[in-house]
Amino acid sequence: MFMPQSTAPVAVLRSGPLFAGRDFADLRATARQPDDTLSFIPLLLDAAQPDGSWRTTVAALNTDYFLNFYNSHLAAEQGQVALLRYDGSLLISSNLQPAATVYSPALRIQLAQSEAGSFTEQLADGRQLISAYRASRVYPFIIVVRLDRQQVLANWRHEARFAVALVSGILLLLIGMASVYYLRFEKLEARRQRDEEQLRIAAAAFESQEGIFVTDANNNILRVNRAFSTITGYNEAEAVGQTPHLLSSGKHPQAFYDEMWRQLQSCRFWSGEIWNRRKSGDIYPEWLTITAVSDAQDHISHYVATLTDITQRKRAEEEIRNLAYYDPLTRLPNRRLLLERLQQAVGSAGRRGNEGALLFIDLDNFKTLNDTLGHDMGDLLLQDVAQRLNHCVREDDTVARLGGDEFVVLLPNLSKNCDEAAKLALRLGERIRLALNAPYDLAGHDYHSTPSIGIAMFADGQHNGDELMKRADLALYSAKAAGRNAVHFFEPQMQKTLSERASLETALRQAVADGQLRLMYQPQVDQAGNIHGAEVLLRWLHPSLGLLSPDRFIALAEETGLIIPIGQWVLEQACFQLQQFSQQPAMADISLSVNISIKQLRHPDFTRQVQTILSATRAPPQRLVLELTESDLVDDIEGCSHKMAPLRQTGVQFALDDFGTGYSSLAYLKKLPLDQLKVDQSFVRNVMHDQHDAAIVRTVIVLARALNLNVLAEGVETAEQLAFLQQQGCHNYQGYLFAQPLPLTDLIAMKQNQMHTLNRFTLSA
Ligand SMILES: Nc1nc2c(ncn2[C@@H]2O[C@@H]3COP(=O)(O)O[C@H]4[C@@H](O)[C@H](n5cnc6c(=O)[nH]c(N)nc65)O[C@@H]4COP(=O)(O)O[C@H]3[C@H]2O)c(=O)[nH]1
Repeated sequence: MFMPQSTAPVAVLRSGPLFAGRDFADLRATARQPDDTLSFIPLLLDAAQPDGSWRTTVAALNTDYFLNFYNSHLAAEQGQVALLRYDGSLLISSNLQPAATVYSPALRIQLAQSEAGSFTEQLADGRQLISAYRASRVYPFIIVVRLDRQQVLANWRHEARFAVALVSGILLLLIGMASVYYLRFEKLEARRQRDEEQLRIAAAAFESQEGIFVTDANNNILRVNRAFSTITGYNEAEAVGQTPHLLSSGKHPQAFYDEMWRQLQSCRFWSGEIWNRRKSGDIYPEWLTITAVSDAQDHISHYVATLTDITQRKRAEEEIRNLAYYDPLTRLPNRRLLLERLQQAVGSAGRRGNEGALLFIDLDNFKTLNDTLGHDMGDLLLQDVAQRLNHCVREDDTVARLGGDEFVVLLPNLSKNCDEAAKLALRLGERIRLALNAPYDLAGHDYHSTPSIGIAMFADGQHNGDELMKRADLALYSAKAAGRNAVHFFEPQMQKTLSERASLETALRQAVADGQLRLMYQPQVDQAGNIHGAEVLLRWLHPSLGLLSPDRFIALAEETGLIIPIGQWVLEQACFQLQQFSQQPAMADISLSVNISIKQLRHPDFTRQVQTILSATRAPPQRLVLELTESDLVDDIEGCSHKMAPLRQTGVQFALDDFGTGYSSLAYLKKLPLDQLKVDQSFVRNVMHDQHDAAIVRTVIVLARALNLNVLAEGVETAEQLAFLQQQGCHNYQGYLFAQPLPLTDLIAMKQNQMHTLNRFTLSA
């Protein structure tokens, strides 16, 4: 056995190289095979004895002790445990084929620095070895553990992968569970929010503007909302426990409620208008909707009723109805309601054989009242008339206002006997006439008015409402034509007149289009007998009736509005003629007087139309005289004056026709830009026999002169009339004494003849 030699006794433990031998305890050592021999590490310890001598103790350290220990903890492929001596020689190794030299240069360097440590080495084959060492302080050994990093970590990696997989799995499971819980939570939350919202909506709906009450199946009120209390006046405490009978108005018969319940049971729903009673006792209309609520077994468990107070709506409907069917000024039924009632009356009269009557009432001279005292007074009169009419009739009669001053009274049931019915109608017509003749007090103004009344009877149901209205209107016309303040019945002759007028109207429209209108010219002379002008007079050359005078169609043209195109045509012709005259020396000083209808004058564009015609024809404006009728002007002096003024500024002259027949007031004469007064032929006609007419003529002439107006007398037929007029100082004359209305060529011939022969009309001084 080799042991390191000690030169002096030292108390140091020494070891020798490994040797093989038998186990001291092994009695059968001799029987062991060489391979079975044990390895020992010899150990020597020199120890000083009390007597000063040295004693060396020898020990053998069985390497199996180490190897067994390490092999049990470390698999051969994982690494190696080795025991080195300080000189680096290998004592024992757990691995017989170590991967590399144990006492590697790296270990040597490490040992020099520290007695214990660890480091990593890279082998030539690329493997990495992790080495840990410790130099024992007790034994003269260095223990080195070398591990193949790959091998050592193999298990760890395997376990780590397993652990990662496991953890991942668990994590995934947890995430999955969390997701499921999250989704469930979300769903529950959404449902909770939805439920909350529905509860809020239900609460809001319950506390809506509509009154709501809920009853059980036995009709006991369980709940009411605030609006219910507001509408009915009952608070929750007063209503709960009661039945809806609490609200009953008593206005509906039992059959109404029976039907409601029948429908509720069969359809589980009822809605309709109902009259209820508030706590205050007021009865009011409401719209009620009742819905039956069923339980799981489809039995009615509750009733939910909503009620809306429709008082306001009813009022609005009433208002709309009033506006649609009633005249706002007089509160009388209007045309629409009258026609509905008339239709019913005509139908029922036909069925029952009862005779009824329709009375058309028109106030005479109402327009004058409006124009003189103003529309407010006119309105007061209409309201008063409406009241008087209502007092004259029975309850089932209708008094209506058609508009303006036109009233209608419908008497649906007079008598089965037509004579008796006519008598009753006439009696009522007279009563109305007298009632409306009584004086009026219009806001302090005393006023007197008269009506004209036309009556149409109906019995057989053969005439519809429109026809009856036309008949009554015709009778009214007749009453007016007969001098007003009268009651006239419709007669078939009026119908005939009506038909004639209708066909004349059609023909007149055609006449304008077909050029059947003609103009005649009636000369006007001055004091010296010279023709200085002519009045343009219209004729209609009717294809079958021949030449018609204006009396036959002017009124109709005015009523139908045809006077506008006709008047325009006359003006154009006259202006064209004036332009022609201005080119002929003999005719150049002739003026033409054109009759202007009130409808033309009232046309908003009248002034511009005349100006347009003047400039289009290039007629000299100062030769154009526009004749206006006195009675027409009176209605709107201001308006007429405004339209006349611009024309007068351009030279157009204005004559007042038929003067003396109307108001002949100095006041309005002053306001109008007039040039000439025409004394109406009705006065001239009787001037020699009628002192009254003579006085009028005299006054008119004086008035005209005072106002510095030219005065022309028309209808002069005799020399006596002429002499009288001359005496009074009349300036100009027109009449059969000089000439009838003439065709244009005759007028021109007459004028030229007068020029050449100096054959003036001989006027006695
Ligand atoms: N008995 C008699 N009659 C005489 C005498 N001198 C003239 N007359 C007639 O008296 C009417 C005078 O015309 P007016 O007063 O303007 O009355 C005119 C006028 O108001 C209207 N009229 C005529 N032409 C037109 C027109 O173009 N437009 C308009 N709006 N009205 C017209 O028709 C009315 C009647 O016209 P006419 O039938 O042509 O009747 C004319 C004329 O023929 C006479 O000495 N004795």
